[in-house]
Amino acid sequence: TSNCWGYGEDDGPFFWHKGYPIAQGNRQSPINIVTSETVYDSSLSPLIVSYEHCTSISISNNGCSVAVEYADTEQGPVIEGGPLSDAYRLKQFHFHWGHKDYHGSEHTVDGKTYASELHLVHWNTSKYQTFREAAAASDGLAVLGVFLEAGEEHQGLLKITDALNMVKFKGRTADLKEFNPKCLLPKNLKYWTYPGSLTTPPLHESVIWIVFEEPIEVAKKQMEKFRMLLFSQEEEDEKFMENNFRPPQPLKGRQVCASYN
Ligand SMILES: NS(=O)(=O)c1c(F)c(F)c(-n2cc(CC3CCCCC3)nn2)c(F)c1F
Ligand SMILES: [Zn+2]
Repeated sequence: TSNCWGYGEDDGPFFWHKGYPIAQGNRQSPINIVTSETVYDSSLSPLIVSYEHCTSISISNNGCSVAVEYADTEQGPVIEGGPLSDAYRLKQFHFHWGHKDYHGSEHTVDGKTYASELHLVHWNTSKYQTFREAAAASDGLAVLGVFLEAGEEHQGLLKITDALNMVKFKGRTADLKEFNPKCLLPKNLKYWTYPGSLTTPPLHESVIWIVFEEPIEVAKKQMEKFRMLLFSQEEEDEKFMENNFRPPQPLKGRQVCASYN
């Protein structure tokens, strides 16, 4: 399906509200995290990341990002604890990035932008039967956000960045088996959490966001590989996939909690 939305000057984030009025809702994402206004919540238990059985299936270019999909099985990778009352199963992870390394993340921290942001999308399998059902429920999804900054080469990410040339065009999918994304999490799992939304249409306000404070480092040449992906299909005029990020949205009175003091 050719989305009628994108990241261009005539179909980008400032136009999305026309097709998706929720874009102007009260719990939209991403946000700028003002660290001085975050509240330490001692009731936040540690996040439990159980990614042992990781049956990744494929990597695909869906025309707005590149995503790695996971099998929807009972013993799949799950997260629980932290701000979560239920277990949430990993469905896919994907990235957002810029034209250059100075910008590209969706969340910002005291106005600081990062080169990229990894999103690991999970859905509440305790309460809902399908991802689609969960994606429309206020506690249906939990997304882990990891900032990427230019620095040392990231060994774990190599398997992903080396596969990007197989999914250059929109609509392309390639096998990618047994990829365990635990290696993409920062060492320090200190996080901020707040109630928000999908950052792409349909912008459902169904996401409990968990954003890690510590960025991971990836090499400049790894970042450049993301920028050779295309928004466009083969035979269409080439449009490089970059700046596929939504800018920060109004906080509308929400509180951002910190897992640490
Ligand atoms: N940036 S984000 O907020 O982490 C993020 C997400 F969390 C998502 F879940 C999706 N998402 C969109 C759909 C189509 C579904 C089609 C059926 C109705 C629900 C959406 N599948 N996953 C998504 F694209 C995205 F960008
Ligand atoms: Zn995302």
